[in-house]
Amino acid sequence: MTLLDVQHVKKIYATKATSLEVQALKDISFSIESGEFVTIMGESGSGKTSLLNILATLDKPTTGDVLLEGQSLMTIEEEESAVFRRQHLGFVFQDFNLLDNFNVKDNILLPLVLNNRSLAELESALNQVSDRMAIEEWLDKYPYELSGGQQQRVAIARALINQPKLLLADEPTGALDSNTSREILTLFEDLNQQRQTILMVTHSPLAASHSNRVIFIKDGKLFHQLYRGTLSTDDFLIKINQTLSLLQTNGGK
Ligand SMILES: Nc1ncnc2c1ncn2[C@@H]1O[C@H](COP(=O)(O)OP(=O)(O)OP(=O)(O)O)[C@@H](O)[C@H]1O
Repeated sequence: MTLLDVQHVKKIYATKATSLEVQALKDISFSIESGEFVTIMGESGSGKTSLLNILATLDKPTTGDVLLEGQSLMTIEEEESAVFRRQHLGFVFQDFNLLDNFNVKDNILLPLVLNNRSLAELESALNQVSDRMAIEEWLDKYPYELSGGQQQRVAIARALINQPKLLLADEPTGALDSNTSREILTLFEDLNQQRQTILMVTHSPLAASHSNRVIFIKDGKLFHQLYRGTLSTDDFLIKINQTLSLLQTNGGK
């Protein structure tokens, strides 16, 4: 089943200073099936953040449409978009974005509290997610008492507490050392095996090699897609690096 359908998305920014227009996205179309783990890669300035902001309902395309389970994101009014995000999307960021004045438990529960769920619902959701993420021991701690990898696990728990249709991860291993990155990526693979749909944006070929499909964008256009199929992460990494060198040498133009 198609979960996310990106249809002919264009994004044009008007720059005030020069009155020039920047075409950040030029007719991007792709779809994501339910249960996929997809990565978006591209050089700096290729349009990844512009695309992610649109998928996250933080911005709207100039033209084109994005459908989540058939519902057009373009029809969501600005006032409704925060509620929509909390109900349907989960977010994981490079810098974890945990609130330092809240303990781990309250950080994780925040999206549910904002959705006015009952105390019983909060407790049952917290038990489930902390068990799934193996973070029970840290529930009473504060983010600054945890390592980067531990904080990212908590941030992932927070992202999952509302059982989002789509987990959006923006450079989730960008602030972590290589061993901790591998742990977090293995966790993403496990979540995906439990049917969680994930869309990750990263510059890291190693991170991308843990997903099932990589979409490369260049100058605001879809450049190429790679499917992992039955390849090991090591073999997929080789193919990703080959495609990245092609992308950097202007190949395919
Ligand atoms: N608000 C804005 N106003 C004007 N131009 C913008 C705006 N946001 C992005 N751009 C331009 O759109 C293009 C795509 O930028 P975007 O941030 O989407 O790229 P990116 O692939 O995410 O880059 P990076 O990897 O460096 O974060 C760039 O040329 C950028 O300068």
